[in-house]
Amino acid sequence: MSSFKLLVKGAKQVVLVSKNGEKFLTKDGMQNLAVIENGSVVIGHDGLIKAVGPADSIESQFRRAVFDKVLDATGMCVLPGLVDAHTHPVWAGDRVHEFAMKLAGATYMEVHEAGGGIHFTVRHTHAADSETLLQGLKGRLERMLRAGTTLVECKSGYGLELETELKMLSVIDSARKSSPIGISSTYCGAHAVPRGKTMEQATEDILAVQLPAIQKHISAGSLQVDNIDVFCEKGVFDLNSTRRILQAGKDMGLNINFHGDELHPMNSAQLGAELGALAISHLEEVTDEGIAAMAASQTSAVLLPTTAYILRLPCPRARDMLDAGVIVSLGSDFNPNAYCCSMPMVMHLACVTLKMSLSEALAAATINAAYALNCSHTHGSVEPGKQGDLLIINAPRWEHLIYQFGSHQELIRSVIIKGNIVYENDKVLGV
Ligand SMILES: N=CN[C@@H](CCC(=O)O)C(=O)O
Ligand SMILES: [Zn+2]
Repeated sequence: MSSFKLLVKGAKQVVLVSKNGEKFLTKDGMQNLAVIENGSVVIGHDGLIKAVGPADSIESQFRRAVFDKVLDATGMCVLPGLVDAHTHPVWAGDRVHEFAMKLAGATYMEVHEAGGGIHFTVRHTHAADSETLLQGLKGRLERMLRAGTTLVECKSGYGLELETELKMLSVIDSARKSSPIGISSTYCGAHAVPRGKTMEQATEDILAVQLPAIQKHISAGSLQVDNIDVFCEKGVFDLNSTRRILQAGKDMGLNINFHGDELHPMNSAQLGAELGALAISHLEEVTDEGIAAMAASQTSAVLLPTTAYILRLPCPRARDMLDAGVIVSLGSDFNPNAYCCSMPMVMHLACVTLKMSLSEALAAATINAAYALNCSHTHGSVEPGKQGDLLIINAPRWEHLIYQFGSHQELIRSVIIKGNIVYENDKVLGV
């Protein structure tokens, strides 16, 4: 008799997102998500989805099977686990005082240039030991999990020198091994120019010291790093330094996934397209040429509606990007500047402030965000062969997850990763 880990049966809706193995969706596909009314999902002992379909056909197909666990989802909806394509979750100290300064009119770069912002967090992260950073990270990952995130990108970037960058990357690795949530790890040593150094000196340090040391750890199997990031911005890293650092990371086998065109048009999008970047984040100031280049190179635009909202920036032009065929994805940008762990809230903001539709926002926070992390072959949709990461929400239509702003805690009944229930009815299990 065949046996399986989990059967989720009789859901009012199962939102597959995509059903033909698509690695990403662009505008038309994002507007027409695959949804099964009255559906069931089967997950195997290997944590992979074995079947998804109408409840009656799954029932007859698996009549003789045994399941370790059966969840009755009558009246509820099943969605893929959410994917958060951009976060900075490893740090000590908070910046609540800066929030007040910014509300009073200070800009992000004014705070940064006065030694606050990223520099404030660098000082506190440098002083913190690994255990403190790990406990902080695990608490934030748990919050993300409770809000439905099952795969998250985590950046370093509050070290800006080798020792602290390695400390952060090791903390991310420890969390990957000890938390159920999936993690894509990003080296972001070029997040700011350290105090007392020029951009040129910082670039040389990254190229000659930091990247070679990280490469050694990766080769020795003592560290897993997936992506390379640079903050390409006026007063931070210019286009030439960005190019050199990203190319060096790519040569090491890392995926290019960087901050570009946020506060000033930098031609970051064109550079990313030329280098074969998988993703570029922010893009509030991207040009039409940049949008066209990203569409042609299948570089995902990771939009971060919380940042534009908190910093009162112009919104990234999501509609223009979608119309041009760009692969639009979403991230929370969780960091001490933008303190939001909730992808349901990010999707809501994407709909209201970026003018995306509900289905576009869900595709951007699932299959496309997984693509931005090079994980869309395993994550981002409910399809046989993919990892069994699901959300079950207590609502008769999936759109409630976005519509009920700030209510995800009440709506999310279960979060499932690899077929294991890791959060249920207000309780985190096994984090
Ligand atoms: N813009 C650069 N980096 C982050 C902010 C990091 C920080 O302020 O600590 C961002 O994506 O918003
Ligand atoms: Zn960021």
